[in-house]
Amino acid sequence: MELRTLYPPIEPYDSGLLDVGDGNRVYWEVCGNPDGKPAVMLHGGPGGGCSPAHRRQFDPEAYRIVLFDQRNCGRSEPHAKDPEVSLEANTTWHLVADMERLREHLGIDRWLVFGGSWGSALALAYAQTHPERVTELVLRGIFTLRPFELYWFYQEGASLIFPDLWERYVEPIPEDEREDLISAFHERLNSADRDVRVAAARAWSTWEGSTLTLRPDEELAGGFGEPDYAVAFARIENHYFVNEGFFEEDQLIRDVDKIRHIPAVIVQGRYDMCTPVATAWDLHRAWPEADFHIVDDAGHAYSEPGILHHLIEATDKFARD
Ligand SMILES: CNCC(=O)c1nnc(C(C)(C)C)o1
Repeated sequence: MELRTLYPPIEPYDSGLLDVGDGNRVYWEVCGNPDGKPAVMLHGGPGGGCSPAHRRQFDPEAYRIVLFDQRNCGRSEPHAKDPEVSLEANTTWHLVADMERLREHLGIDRWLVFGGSWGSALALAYAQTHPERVTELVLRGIFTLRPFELYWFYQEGASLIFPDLWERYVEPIPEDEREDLISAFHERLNSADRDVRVAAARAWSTWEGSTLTLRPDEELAGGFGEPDYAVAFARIENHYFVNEGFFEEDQLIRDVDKIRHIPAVIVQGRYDMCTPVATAWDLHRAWPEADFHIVDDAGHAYSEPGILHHLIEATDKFARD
């Protein structure tokens, strides 16, 4: 079977900075067909920002493709690379409200919501809050920020698969502070000492960047070491994780009944070490109506061939609906 791949490179035909309050301005862009089916793409992290390849997961002749950099990352302002930038007004529920502001700003009534990893959590939170605004859901690398999910990736679990990479991750943290690594990193990621901040951020971000794919991808991992990106990415992720995503216990699985009527596709890598398949399985068991694909030769990243194939098949399918 020939696997589907990204659509050709494309540039936005419109973009801007939307004032969303709290001193925040969110960068957005629109690509494809101005009269096409609206779709919004939610990046991961949180704090990962959008890339040009994210635009290419949709048929540009069929879709009006909306992307935005969530608060304090990417091209949004102010940027979390600056330690004096507060993240107090950066929560799941601020981002859900930002999506509604952006939807109204663009004159969109309803849209397909597409999200991977953290983006899948934000997609679920948005859809469960505004189900009437969602035409379909395409979700990849399911992440719901439950305590055991965070423990697996940041305290113990993935460490058993990558003991070598784990040693580099924990290196900035003294051994007597390693019983709660998320908290220990929180202190250093927000240190007034830039060297401390950058060292912790590069260790945190490179840990994730090095474990996203089934087979090592040095180029992908390397990008996570750039200081400004690493500090913003790590600060925002850690901020969400010390707050368990600003969710109630098991909230996104608990409230699936609010969205089971929405057409959906769930795509998950069998060897996803970042957001293990157990969460996608919990979502599938709670939501049997959603199409569910486990890709047996894939890790976490959307760019894994089998994962990308199912994502493009899903957006193509919904373009015709
Ligand atoms: C724990 N973070 C999971 C997540 O949302 C994620 N996985 N990969 C990414 C990027 C590729 C955006 C870094 O984000």
